[in-house]
Amino acid sequence: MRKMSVDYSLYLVTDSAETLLRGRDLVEVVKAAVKGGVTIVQFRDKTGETGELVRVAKALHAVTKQYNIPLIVNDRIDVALAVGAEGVHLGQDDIDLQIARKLLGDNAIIGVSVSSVDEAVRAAKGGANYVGIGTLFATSTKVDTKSVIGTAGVKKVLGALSAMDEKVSAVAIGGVNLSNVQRVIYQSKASFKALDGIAVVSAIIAAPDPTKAAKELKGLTRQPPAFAVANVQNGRKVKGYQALIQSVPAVVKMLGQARPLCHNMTNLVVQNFAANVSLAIGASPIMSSNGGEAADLARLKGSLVINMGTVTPDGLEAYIVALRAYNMHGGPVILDPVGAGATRTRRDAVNRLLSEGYFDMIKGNEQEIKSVLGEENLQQNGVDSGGSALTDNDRARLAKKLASRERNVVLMTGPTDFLSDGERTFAVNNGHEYLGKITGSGCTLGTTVASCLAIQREDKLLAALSGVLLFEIAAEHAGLREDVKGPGTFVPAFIDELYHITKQTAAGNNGWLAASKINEMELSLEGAVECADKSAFSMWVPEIQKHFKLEDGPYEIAVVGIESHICVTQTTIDLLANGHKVYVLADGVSSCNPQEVPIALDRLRKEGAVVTTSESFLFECMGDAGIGE
Ligand SMILES: Nc1ncnc2c1ncn2[C@@H]1O[C@H](COP(=O)(O)OP(=O)(O)OP(=O)(O)O)[C@@H](O)[C@H]1O
Ligand SMILES: Cc1ncsc1CCO
Repeated sequence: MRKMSVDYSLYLVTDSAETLLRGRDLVEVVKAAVKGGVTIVQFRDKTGETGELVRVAKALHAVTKQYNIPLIVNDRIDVALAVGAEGVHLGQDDIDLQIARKLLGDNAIIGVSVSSVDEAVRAAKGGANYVGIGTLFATSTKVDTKSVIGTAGVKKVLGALSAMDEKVSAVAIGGVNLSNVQRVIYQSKASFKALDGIAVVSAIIAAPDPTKAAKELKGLTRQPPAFAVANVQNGRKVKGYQALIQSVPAVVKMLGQARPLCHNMTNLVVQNFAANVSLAIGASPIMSSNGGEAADLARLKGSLVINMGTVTPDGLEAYIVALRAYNMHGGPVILDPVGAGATRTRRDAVNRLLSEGYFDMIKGNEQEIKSVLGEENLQQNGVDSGGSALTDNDRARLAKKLASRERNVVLMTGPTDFLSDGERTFAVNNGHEYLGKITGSGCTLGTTVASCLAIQREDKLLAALSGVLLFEIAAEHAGLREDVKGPGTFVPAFIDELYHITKQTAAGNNGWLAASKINEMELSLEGAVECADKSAFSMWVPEIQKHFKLEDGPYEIAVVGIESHICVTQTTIDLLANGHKVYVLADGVSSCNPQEVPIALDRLRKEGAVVTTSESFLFECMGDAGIGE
């Protein structure tokens, strides 16, 4: 086989099903698709006779050779060899990778289907050139839900691959089409590795015009989705809440000036309350659960709240229509997964919504956020927040975990609220206990932050923080009023105070913000505070392992200590073997016998650790002289 450089960006997988081809010739369809920009073709036919497979593969190869792109044959090494194809693609149950390599040689492109971190790591170690990660979404042809891993699953696999020495390319497969391709690329991205391409079947093979479909898909893979507005200020996210809080008055002021539309697809309980809260803060509410008018509303530059409080089957379909319309226009969408942990119907609805579109923000109480994270054995008793057995750090970590998984902002409510965009995580300690004694406080907080998101799209965490402070400090003001005797009298007073604060801010009086109680959560340092006694030389003991679960990482870990050739060496090797990236700080390790140090460092370098100095490491972490730290 001749060696070929590979562009994986638009990977076409063929399907000879008559329902997709509708009388057209597969080779002609592929030719049209390649003309439109397909960069690699996999011939996949599970049923054909060998002679027929060879005939079609030969014809397909003539097409791909003309465009100088590779032809990969699914599963059938004999067919690949017979036509001189550039490679093969193997499923988990197909022939062993090592045997395929032996038969096809070093130049062959060998790909493997994977649906988990373990499978991907095995494929990479086994010498695969690329992995096909999936199934992304359940489709009518693929309903085996066990292997449906969504963008979150793809991201996990990419994260694990990024920590490996073996260089392996990655494409994602399963239900990718024009409406979701940009989101798939955006949400799948792990910290250090993005997809090299997307694999498409029916979106091209079944398209009436495969050239046009391929061209459009290719165009979309090259531009970020409309909702991915630059999430930065002056080239970098504003770090630290002291800096962030200074921008809050401008957001609140802008609410009254811009009067953003806030489209609520919300539950039957809070319609009126949410509309009044929205008006009080200067936004313009519309309560509409009719999917048919969502496309028109999405053009009006507002935001959308999808609140599943009283979800119905028809309602769910309407949410999806609206979600897609807002995603297309880049209008911010917030998901309020009310009661997500209470019933199977609601858990399914959340999963469906997450697979159908992008949410700029997810807001829920602790049980709801846990349920969205897929925590098993969770039974929520209703829609309201219950107590929590977790520490603040654990709760902040939940918000951060979901935000980094979805690449959005998460607001987790309760007596203390936690906000995270996956990088910055804050706890807000404002509010009033009466908010926990009235219905719809979480729902109307959702409407408030959605209104802020409509006018502050660049830094979504700032929008969330602005909404939370406005809402909760207004509640504190209301709670202090003499005319407020309990939850009943609290509600109208609360609406009044939202109105007053918004008016004061418009007039330049920001004194109310002095009441804000915010803590920045330094979660990344958490692993360092565990003190574990050990007799093992390696520090990779259960007390430490629990902080570095591969599914939450992989982590970048700096190792320092004594002795370099014993504990440091064994710890580093264990961390590497468990998929993490390790920095060994040469000026932070020592041995009683100094001659040991260079030998140990040399070995660790060869094992795959980055051996560097503390100064180099710290400056690399910060990356920019503009950072205060
Ligand atoms: N005890 C409390 N003290 C201060 N603030 C509170 C308290 N309980 C709730 N809140 C505030 O109320 C708002 C809603 O949070 P909560 O977790 O009660 O929502 P929820 O249970 O989803 O509400 P609902 O389902 O009724 O809409 C948040 O801003 C939160 O900070
Ligand atoms: C009480 C209630 N039931 C469904 S939605 C809702 C409003 C608070 O979430």
